[in-house]
Amino acid sequence: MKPHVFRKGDWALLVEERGGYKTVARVGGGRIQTIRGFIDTDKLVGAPHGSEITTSLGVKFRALSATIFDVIENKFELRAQAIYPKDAVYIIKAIGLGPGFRVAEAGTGSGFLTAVLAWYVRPWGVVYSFDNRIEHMKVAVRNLGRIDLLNYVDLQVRDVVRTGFGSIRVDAVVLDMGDPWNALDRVSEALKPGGVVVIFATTVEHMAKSVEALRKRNYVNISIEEVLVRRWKSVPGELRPETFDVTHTGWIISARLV
Ligand SMILES: C[S@@+](CC[C@H](N)C(=O)[O-])C[C@H]1O[C@@H](n2cnc3c(N)ncnc32)[C@H](O)[C@@H]1O
Repeated sequence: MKPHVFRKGDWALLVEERGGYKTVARVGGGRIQTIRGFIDTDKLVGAPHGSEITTSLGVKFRALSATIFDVIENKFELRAQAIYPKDAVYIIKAIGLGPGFRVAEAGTGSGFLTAVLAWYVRPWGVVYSFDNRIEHMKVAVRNLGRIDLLNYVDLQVRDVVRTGFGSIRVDAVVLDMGDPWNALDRVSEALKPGGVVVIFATTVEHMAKSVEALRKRNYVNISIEEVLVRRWKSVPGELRPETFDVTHTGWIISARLV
């Protein structure tokens, strides 16, 4: 079980008691500025989770232990288009991912999906993550370091279409890259028999090309799914869907190698 008090370096989710404002901050990182005044995060070191903390303008906040998704959504640097949490968690379901799994992905991008995969394969598993652009990989290294997940990932700068995934044998491969259909022969070399491939496609054209490429190879149980999430306001008297929301992200195509 996690300790119930904040230690220096922990991430805290700071939620305004009355009002909808929230932010994420490192505990023990000194004063941070919010739209409600300054918060001294040093005061949280040793404080129980759920403690009240007051800003320089007298606004009360509750300090909660931040989840991995709070940190990813609020504190990760974004370089390439990232996978949204709703899709990331559905990819976990499509693989049936859990502790001890060995999984590969291309491309790494800013490491948003890498972080979620690494979180779920801990403490014994590993995520082999490949990107052909060093500048993206550098951002991913910084992001994964922010949440102490570097021990569960093996990051490699590599073009998976040209040079494949190396000599790994994995339970699953996730492709979130421009031309996933061109990487499928390489995926087949890296996957264990019965392993899962997941392709994230953002346009109908890419989705169709990916499914066609799977059908031409030894893949069965092909499924195409889309995750639609509608956020609602939680304000009493205003319980209704949010006016503005993300409408389209992409399709999650999954299949098993035989
Ligand atoms: C949309 S981003 C991936 C975002 C990532 N899934 C995330 O959640 O942050 C696509 C990435 O694929 C990489 N990429 C494209 N073609 C590649 C290839 N042939 N081999 C390896 N990486 C590739 C790009 O450099 C880019 O960083």
